[in-house]
Amino acid sequence: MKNAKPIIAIVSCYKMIDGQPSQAVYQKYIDAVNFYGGNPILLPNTAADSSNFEALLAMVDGILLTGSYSNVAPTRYGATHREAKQDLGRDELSFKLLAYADKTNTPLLAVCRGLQEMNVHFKGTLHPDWREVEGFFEPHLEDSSQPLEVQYQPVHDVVIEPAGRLAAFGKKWHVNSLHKQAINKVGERLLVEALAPDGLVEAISLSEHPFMIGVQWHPELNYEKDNLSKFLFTEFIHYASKQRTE
Ligand SMILES: N[C@@H](CCC(=O)NCCCC(=O)O)C(=O)O
Repeated sequence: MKNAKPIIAIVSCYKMIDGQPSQAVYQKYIDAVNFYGGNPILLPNTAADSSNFEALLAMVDGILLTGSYSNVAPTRYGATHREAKQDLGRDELSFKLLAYADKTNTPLLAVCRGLQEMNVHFKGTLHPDWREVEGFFEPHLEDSSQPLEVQYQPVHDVVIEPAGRLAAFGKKWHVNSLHKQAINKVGERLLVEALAPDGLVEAISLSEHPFMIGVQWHPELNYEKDNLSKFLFTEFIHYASKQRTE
């Protein structure tokens, strides 16, 4: 019998684990997809090279681009600074998945680095370090010396744009924040969905798409309790389920 649970492809990241090159996804992303009724599968970066990429993605009902401590290659948005934390394989797969999701209307949720990839894919640019931008003052970057539960605590508000999709949730929320890069020029066809009080773009969506939303914060934390996390994952899995049955 066809499994009614939508299959959600989660992009992996290159990591050295036990001294060996690996592909990895943090458990919290897998758990959040499971909790809201999705069927998570992990996509290694090599899926981008696969000659049957489209055949592989034909089995997928939704795509999740996770956060990552690595950064999008500067050359992808015309920047020239040296990037020490690259994951070129992740870039390649994420950009291919974004193009596929746009072409096929496949639901896609982009988190943190995922939002940055989404913005660059649609010809936007990034600030390599928001701390060097005059006017940004909210605590957007975590204190990595703190325990993880402190790093992922909500630290600033996001003000939701009334004309966007997130407006169905409400006007404002308090979110965590763990990022050094930030949206500079917003990509083509993208709608700003939420801003931090200092004007930093915190969420975007692709207009004329059933569900393609990127958020700079981490909804996969507290996915069971946080109301905005519930809203995002419920909507994401709802549209992925529709994709599966249509
Ligand atoms: N590297 C980018 C994006 C930061 C990011 O995704 N942080 C979270 C990584 C771990 C996780 O997925 O929770 C930047 O610094 O802006």
